[in-house]
Amino acid sequence: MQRPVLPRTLILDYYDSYTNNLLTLFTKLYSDAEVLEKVVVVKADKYSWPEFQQNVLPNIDCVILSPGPGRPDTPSDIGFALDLLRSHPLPILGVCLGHQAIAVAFGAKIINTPSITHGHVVPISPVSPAKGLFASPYWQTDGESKEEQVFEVVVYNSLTADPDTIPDELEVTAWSVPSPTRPSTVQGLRHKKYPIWGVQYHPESISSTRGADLLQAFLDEVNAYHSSPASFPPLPADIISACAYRVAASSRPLSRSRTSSILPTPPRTPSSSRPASRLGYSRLTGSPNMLEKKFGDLGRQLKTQHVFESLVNWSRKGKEKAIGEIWLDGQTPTRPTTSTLATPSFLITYCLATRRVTLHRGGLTPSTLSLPEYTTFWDWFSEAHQSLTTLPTSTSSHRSGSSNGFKGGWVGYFGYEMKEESLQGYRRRTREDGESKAVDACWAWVDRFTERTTNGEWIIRGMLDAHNEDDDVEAEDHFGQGQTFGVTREGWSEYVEQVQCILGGSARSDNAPTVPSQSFPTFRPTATGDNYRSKIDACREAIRQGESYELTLTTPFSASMTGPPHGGDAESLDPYALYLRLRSFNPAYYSTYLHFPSLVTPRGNGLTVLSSSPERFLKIDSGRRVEMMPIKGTRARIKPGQCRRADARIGEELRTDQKERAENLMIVDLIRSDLLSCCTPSTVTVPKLIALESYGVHNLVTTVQGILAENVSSVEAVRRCFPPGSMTGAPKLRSVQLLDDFEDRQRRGIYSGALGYFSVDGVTDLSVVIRTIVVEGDQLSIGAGGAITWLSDRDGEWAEVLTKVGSVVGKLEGVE
Ligand SMILES: C=C(O[C@@H]1C=C(C(=O)O)C=C[C@H]1O)C(=O)O
Ligand SMILES: NC(=O)CC[C@H](N)C(=O)O
Repeated sequence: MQRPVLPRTLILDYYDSYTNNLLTLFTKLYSDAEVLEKVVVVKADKYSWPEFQQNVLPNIDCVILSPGPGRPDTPSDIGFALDLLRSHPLPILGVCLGHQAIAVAFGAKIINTPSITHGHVVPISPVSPAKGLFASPYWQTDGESKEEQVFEVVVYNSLTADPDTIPDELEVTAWSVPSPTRPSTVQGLRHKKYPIWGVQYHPESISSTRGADLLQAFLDEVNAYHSSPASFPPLPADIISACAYRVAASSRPLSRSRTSSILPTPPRTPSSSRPASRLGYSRLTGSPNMLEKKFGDLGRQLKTQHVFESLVNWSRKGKEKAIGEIWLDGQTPTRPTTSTLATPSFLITYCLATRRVTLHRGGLTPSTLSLPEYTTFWDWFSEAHQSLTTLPTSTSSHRSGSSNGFKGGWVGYFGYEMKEESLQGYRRRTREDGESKAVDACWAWVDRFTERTTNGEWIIRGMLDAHNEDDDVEAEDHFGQGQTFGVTREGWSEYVEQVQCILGGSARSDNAPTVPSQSFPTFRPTATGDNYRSKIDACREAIRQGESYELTLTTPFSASMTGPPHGGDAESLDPYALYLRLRSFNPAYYSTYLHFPSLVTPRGNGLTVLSSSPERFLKIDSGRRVEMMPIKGTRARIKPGQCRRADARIGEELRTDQKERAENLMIVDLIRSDLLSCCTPSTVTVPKLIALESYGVHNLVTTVQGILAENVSSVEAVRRCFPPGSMTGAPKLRSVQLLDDFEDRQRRGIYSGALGYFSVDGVTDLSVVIRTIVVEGDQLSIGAGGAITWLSDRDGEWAEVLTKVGSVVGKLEGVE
C-alpha cells in the first residue's frame, strides 16, 4: 500500500517533553526534507484563537494536539483546543492530553485513572468490529484474530475520560487489556461525524509499537478529507518560523542572533572575506595553528597528580598570575578517558540577577558588560564560541580516536539556574538576597594544556595567537581589553621546556606531593529526612493531579571547611587535598577539579568544584554526532571484593525492576524529544536502552544519539537540552516550576547543571553535575536527590538520597 501524501501538519505543543517524538513517527514514513517542509511543532500558546483562525487554519491541512501536563478542563492548560475541536475545521488527532480534550469538548468528564501509570508498557485492544483509525486499511492486517490485534504501548497518564460519561457523538475505539492491578481504561476515541480521533497512550514513545501505523491511518483520513490531492502545498514561511525550534533540513548558513562583546561587537563580514579569524582557524585544514607535542615514553611512570601539581606550581610562579586550576580527570577502569591539566588564561562568568558578563584575568581588575535585553548569555556565549571555532562540516565523516577529545577552548559549567534563559515559557522565581553575586555560569579559556592519553603518554597542546601567524591579519578582539586567545611562540616554547623538565624529572619541585585528606568533613542535610519525605508526598500529589509524570526532587547537604572532620580534630581543610581523597574514594568518568580562587560568590571568596559525576549530559563529536546518556535508577553496591555474586544480584534486580525501568524510560523519551529540537529528526536513535552500569553505585543508563542539524551551534544544542532532563523529571517545564516550589525556592547552583568543555573544533563533552562537592569560601555543599514517581516510597527515596551522598563522602553517620 502506498503511503498517504504528506499534508501540512501543525502539532500544537502543550509544553510536553514528548511532543517532538511525534516527528520520529513522521520520519519513519517520509524523508527529513519532506517532514521539515510540511510538519511544524508550535507552542500551544503561540497564537490566540482569533489569530489561529485567521492566519493559520487557512494554511494547514490537519492538527495534532500533543500530550501535556495538567487537565483538559483547565483553560490555562489547554488554550483554545476545545474551541478548535468544537468547530472542527479540519482533521484533528489528539494524543493523551489532546485525547482527553476531545472527551471534554463533547461533554465527557475527566477523572483520575484507576491505576495511575507513567512509563509502563500496557497492552491495548481495539474494539471489534474495528472503529475509527483502527478500522483503517493502514492499521488492519487481513486475517488477524482478536488476540493478534492486541498491541503494546507506553502510557503516561494520571487522568482518563470517565467511560460512563462518553457522549453519544463519541465512540470508544480501544481499551487497555485489564490486569489484576490495572482495570481497563479508555485508550481510543473517535467522533462519529467529525474528523476527530484520539489516543490516550503515547504512540511516539520509544517502547510503543505501531506508532507509524496509527499516524498513517490518520494521514490517510486527512487525505480523504481533502479529496486526496496529488500533493499538498508547503507551509508558509511565517508558520515555519513560529516553530518552537527550527532545525534546518539542508545546508544553510548558521543563524546568528545579535549579541554583544565586552567591547563593541566585532564587525560582521561574510565568512569568505573575513580575516583569517582571531586564531587563524579558518585555515585549519591540517593543523597549522594548533600546536602539539608528544612526549613518547617520557614521564609515563609519573602520577598524574604529580604532573598536575608541578604545572600548577610553575604557573603560580609565572609572570601572569594564574586565574585558576583545571584537572579534567576522567577515571574509570571500564571506559578509558584522557586527563586534561591546565591553568586557564582568563575566565568569563555570568550572573543572572544582574545580567552581567565579567571577564576575569590574573592580577587585573575584572571588567564587566551588561547584556542587552534582546539577548541571553547562551546567545552571547554561543557567538563568542563560534567566532573561535572551526565548525566541522556535516560532510566530514565521523572521525574517531583522539580527534574527539579536548583541543583547547572553554572549560567550565552552566549552573542549574541557567534554565531561566534556556527553557521556553519558564517563569522566574523571585530573587533571593545575595544572588547578584551568584556565578550562574563560569567558563575558563584554555589555550595550552597537558594531556595524558588513554595509553599513558603525555602530550601538550596549544593554539597559536593569530598575531603570530599572519602579520596581515588584525586579530579581532571579541572581548576587548586586549585579550588574546592563543599562546605566543615564546610562550609555547617556554611551556614545552617546562613540561619537558617536569616529565624528565629535572624540574625543581619545591613541594612534596599533596597528601589526600584523611577524611571528609561531616556533611549534614540542611533539611531533615522527614522534611524530604513530606515533599515526596507533595510530588506524588502533583503527579496524581496530572501535573507531572516524574519529578527529580533534590535537597542540599552542607559542611564547613573549618569544622571538625569525621572523627578527627578540628583543622582547616584544603579543597585540593579533599579532591585527592574524592578521586580515589569515588573515581568517575567525569571526575573533575576546578579551582577559581579569585571568584567571589554569595557564600564566600573562592570557588572550587570537586566533581565525581558518572553521568554524561551531552557530547558532540567531530562528526557532529550528539550523544546523551541519562541515568535513572540507582542502588547501593556491595563493595567489590566483598561479595561479588550478591553485588551482581543487586544490579540485576535493579535492571529488571519495573518501577526503575519506568523512571528511566520517562527520561529517555524526554531526552529523545530534547535531541529532536536540535538534530536532524531521522537521526535520533536509542542504541542502548536501559543498560546496567556499576561504578560507585549501580545505575541504569540509556544512550540516545542524533546528528546535530547544520544550523545549530554546539552551545545552542546544549541550551535546547538544558537543564538535563534526568535532574528535572517530565514534562520538563512544569516539573521544574513545581520543583522550584517544593524545594522552597532554594537555588541548586552548580549542582544539577552541566560541566565540561567546548573545544575549539566544535567537540563538546559535558557531564550532569551530580555527586559533586562545591566549595565556596569555607562552605561546602553537595546536592542529592532522586526521581519521584507515583510508585515512590518515602523511606526508599530518602534512603536513595543518602546512598548517593554516601557514594561521594562516605556514609553519613546518624542521619535518618
Ligand atoms: C538527583 C541525582 O541523580 C539523578 C537521579 C538518579 C536516579 O533517580 O536514579 C540518577 C542519576 C541522576 O540523574 C543525584 O545524584 O543527586
Ligand atoms: N501525557 C499526558 O498527556 C498526560 C495528560 C494528563 N496530564 C494526565 O496526567 O493524564
